[in-house]
Amino acid sequence: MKVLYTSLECYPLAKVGGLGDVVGSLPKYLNELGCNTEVILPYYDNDKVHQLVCEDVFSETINLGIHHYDFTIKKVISSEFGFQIYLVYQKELLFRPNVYSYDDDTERFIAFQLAILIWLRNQEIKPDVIHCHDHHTGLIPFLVSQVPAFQELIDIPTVLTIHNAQYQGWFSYDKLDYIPQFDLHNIGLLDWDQCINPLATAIKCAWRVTTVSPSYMEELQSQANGLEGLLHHEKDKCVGILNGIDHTIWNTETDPMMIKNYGDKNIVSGRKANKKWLCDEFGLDVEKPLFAFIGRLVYEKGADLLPDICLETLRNLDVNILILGSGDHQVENRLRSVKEEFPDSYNTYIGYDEKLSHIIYAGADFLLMPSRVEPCGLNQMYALRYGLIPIVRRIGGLKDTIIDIGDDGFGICHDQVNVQDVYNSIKRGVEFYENQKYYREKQKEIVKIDHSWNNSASKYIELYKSLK
Ligand SMILES: Nc1ncnc2c1ncn2[C@@H]1O[C@H](COP(=O)(O)OP(=O)(O)O[C@H]2O[C@H](CO)[C@@H](O)[C@H](O)[C@H]2O)[C@@H](O)[C@H]1O
Repeated sequence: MKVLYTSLECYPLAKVGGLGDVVGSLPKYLNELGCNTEVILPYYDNDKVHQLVCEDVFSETINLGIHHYDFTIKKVISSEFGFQIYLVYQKELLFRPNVYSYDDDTERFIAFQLAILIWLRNQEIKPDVIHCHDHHTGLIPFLVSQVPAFQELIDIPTVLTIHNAQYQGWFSYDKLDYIPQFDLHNIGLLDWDQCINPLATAIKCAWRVTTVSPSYMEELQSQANGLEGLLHHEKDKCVGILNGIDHTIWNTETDPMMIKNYGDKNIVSGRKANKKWLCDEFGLDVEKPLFAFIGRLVYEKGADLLPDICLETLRNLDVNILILGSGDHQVENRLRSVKEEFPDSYNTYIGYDEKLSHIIYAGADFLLMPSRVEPCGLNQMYALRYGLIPIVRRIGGLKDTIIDIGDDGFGICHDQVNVQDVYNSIKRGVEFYENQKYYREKQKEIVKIDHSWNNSASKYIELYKSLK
């Protein structure tokens, strides 16, 4: 069986968040189980992509209304990723340093999708399944099923995975002419609330829809940024499959990004060395428990509350806090300003730094995840694997993966997202940490929990097989 993943992100070539991690790892595990999975993403203007050796395998032109854009499909010549990667090189729209947040994202995403389908239409051996990730490739299920120009592809089953239903890719009908000709009687498939909504379109047109945890699938029925009714209507083709993590990359014994590697036997000294580096680098006190946050500084992650959570905590408890993230500029500035009041126990790195994130997982004592919405969350799984205790809000995938220490589990959970509840959880964390024997026992327990893709990859294969 041959499956093609269409995605804007794929670690290590392009990663903004968890989507990159999933698309960069699940295909590896699927291939090991005999499901030939390939990934196609844009050819970005970044160092990782520039270093690749590629072969041009196809060239054509995309029409977006009155505009014409030449593109080339490049096949990556390398086996280091564990799966075959193809890249769409399109100079004007896709060859950019960043993945998102350009004014012409709509044009970019449509061009990417059209290029993929034009290429597939011309391929002799077609995939058995096209698996689309998030709204950026959400028009593919519509294009394949409704556009006569792609009728050679009409029998290929399409799957959509919703990594985050907050973002839907809405655009106005002014841009309808970017979509190749189709029967206008079916225009309703593109529509949601008088806009073209690629996520809604994919939910309507894909053969199957998955989300990245079972709890998130349930939550979407009542909270899906306007798509609740649609998801409820389509619930029979929807399923929640918990994400996994890549145990080959997230491996404390071999991770090249850490300061000191460690295994079961030297976990305490190994983690101490990573913590010491963090504390030296960020001017913190290595003797105090270190609470960290890693992630996009957006409302869904509860990032707007972080400055007040930090202030409340640092005014009352003897701890360190370290924040790694970027996003909302107002939140970034407020987080920077916390340092003025607490220069010796608080610091922040505003930006994206993959290596630093690995050292934080390897050296901090607790990881904060006060998410308002968390479709799955990978950070808590990385935390468990590396031996730091997650403090999470019970929502989505966090609810599916973390059990509170009070219920004989290994994490700290709270039900609401507000400063007081998160502060109370941090306080519980401090008490937990003070009992070093118990803390170390739990640490040894959590690093053994297996959240690798081994558990979920076979569920995807079952799903693909059911589409035949
Ligand atoms: N500033 C920074 N520097 C370095 N690394 C950083 C970073 N900010 C984030 N990261 C890394 O990016 C990843 C974020 O993963 P999440 O699952 O939390 O994210 P996200 O919300 O992007 O993904 C969405 O998709 C994923 C995958 O399906 C779901 O798990 C999730 O719930 C959903 O919101 C982690 O690997 C984290 O370490």
